[in-house]
Amino acid sequence: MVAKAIADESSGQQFPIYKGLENYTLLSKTGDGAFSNVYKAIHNTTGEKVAVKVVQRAHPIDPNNPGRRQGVESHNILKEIQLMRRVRHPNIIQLLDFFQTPEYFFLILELAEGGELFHQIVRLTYFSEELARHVIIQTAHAIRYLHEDCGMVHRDIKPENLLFDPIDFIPSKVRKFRAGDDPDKADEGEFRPGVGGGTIGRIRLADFGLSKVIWDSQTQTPCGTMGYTAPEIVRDGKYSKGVDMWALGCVLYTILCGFPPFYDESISSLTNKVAHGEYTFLSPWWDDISKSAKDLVSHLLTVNPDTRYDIHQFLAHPWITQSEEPTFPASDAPPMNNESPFAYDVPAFSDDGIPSARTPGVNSLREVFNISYAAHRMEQERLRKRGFRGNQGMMNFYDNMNELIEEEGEYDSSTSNVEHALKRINIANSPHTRSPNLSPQRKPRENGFKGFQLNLSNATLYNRRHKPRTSNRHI
Ligand SMILES: Nc1ncnc2c1ncn2[C@@H]1O[C@H](COP(=O)(O)OP(=O)(O)OP(=O)(O)O)[C@@H](O)[C@H]1O
Repeated sequence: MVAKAIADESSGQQFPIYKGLENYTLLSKTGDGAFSNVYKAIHNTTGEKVAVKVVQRAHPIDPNNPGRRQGVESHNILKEIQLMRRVRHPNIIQLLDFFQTPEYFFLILELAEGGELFHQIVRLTYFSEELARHVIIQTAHAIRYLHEDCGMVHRDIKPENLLFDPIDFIPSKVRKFRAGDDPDKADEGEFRPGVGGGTIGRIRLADFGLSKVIWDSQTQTPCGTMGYTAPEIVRDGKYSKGVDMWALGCVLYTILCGFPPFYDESISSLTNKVAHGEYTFLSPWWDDISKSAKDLVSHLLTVNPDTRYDIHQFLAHPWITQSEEPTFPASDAPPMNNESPFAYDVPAFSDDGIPSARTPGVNSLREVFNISYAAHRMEQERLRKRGFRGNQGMMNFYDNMNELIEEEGEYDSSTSNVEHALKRINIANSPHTRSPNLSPQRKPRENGFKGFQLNLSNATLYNRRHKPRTSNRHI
């Protein structure tokens, strides 16, 4: 049976032979990072299908300079393992086993056969409100469990880390199109309540590499305290959880319309937009999305973490519960369907609806998420350490980067999360990002066309969202 499964499912690719992993046969590669590879694999005797994350251990890259190391330090991976061992929830990928050799760490994980939600956004361009609700409620349940039952914050919630179990596709009986839709937009199919749609069934949150414990679930006390709760510690926990809520808002925004809430070609401008919460419900793409969905998004993308919705407020919102109650926008919500001065620089369209030019810097959706999330985390952590002072004195990403990395090291000696985040997004080396010194903040639409393209292996979200109601429309 196992041999047949291997024969049926093997991708035919050649994989490295990892010493220590003899009990498993690798079937296909599902993901990779700088120092890790994730494979779909099968246990050779039980036939259980799993995901195997192979992480390269840190080692000196130059014998004459033992300080220069490459790979993942054991304290970092052990922290991730320790956190993953605490969690058990239907919407979170579970760690099944962990072992190590002198060269590698091996994480045996529950397999989410559908892969990343990210690819489904690219495939479908955006999700219907029903499907978006299905996805976001399950994500919220995972967050509620982490925040309330485990005293943990995930800190890296994004479409890349939302995996899913696939379901059968049932073609739509009647296709529904929105304003701005491409006529050949892929069919999401019939939505089945309680099951899913668009081939997306159960959502599974993955990747605890940036997660942190903020509350001791055993003693029910804030982490690091002995049974008393200082106000700043309570506030710290609230701010940390707020980072996940803000990220939830970014995911909800993105799956509803097909592009992320914050974008700019220049990282410093993007960082500023994130810090000031400068986003819009762009017309025509948001025109057909319900007011209550927009209101809910606005309560998550609220700059002040004290007024941002927490997970309970989120789950009780009428858009989530599908009640008829009226909803209200957050006090700092952007106007509905606008062409605000903060709007993206998105392509200008020629008469035939085809973008008239291409941006020189091609940015991927992954990068946009990673940069804006890292910027937000850094901002929140700065505020958390210094006390929230309202929407003022927002950080300059570059000026404060070193300071933040040092500060982060102070309070979390096991790992520098900000540094980790920056390494992940690889700002300095990215061919897609411009140096802030070379790219002063642009005003919208100066120098004519300043469009951009979100690219993933030739799939571009904006290309598929390029039919505004009126041609030549500048958004
Ligand atoms: N349990 C799983 N089932 C299926 N695919 C998985 C699973 N875990 C991870 N993957 C795939 O591998 C990718 C990388 O996994 P993960 O985020 O845990 O690794 P990472 O090295 O921390 O990556 P990154 O540096 O991007 O955060 C995921 O985005 C997903 O595509």
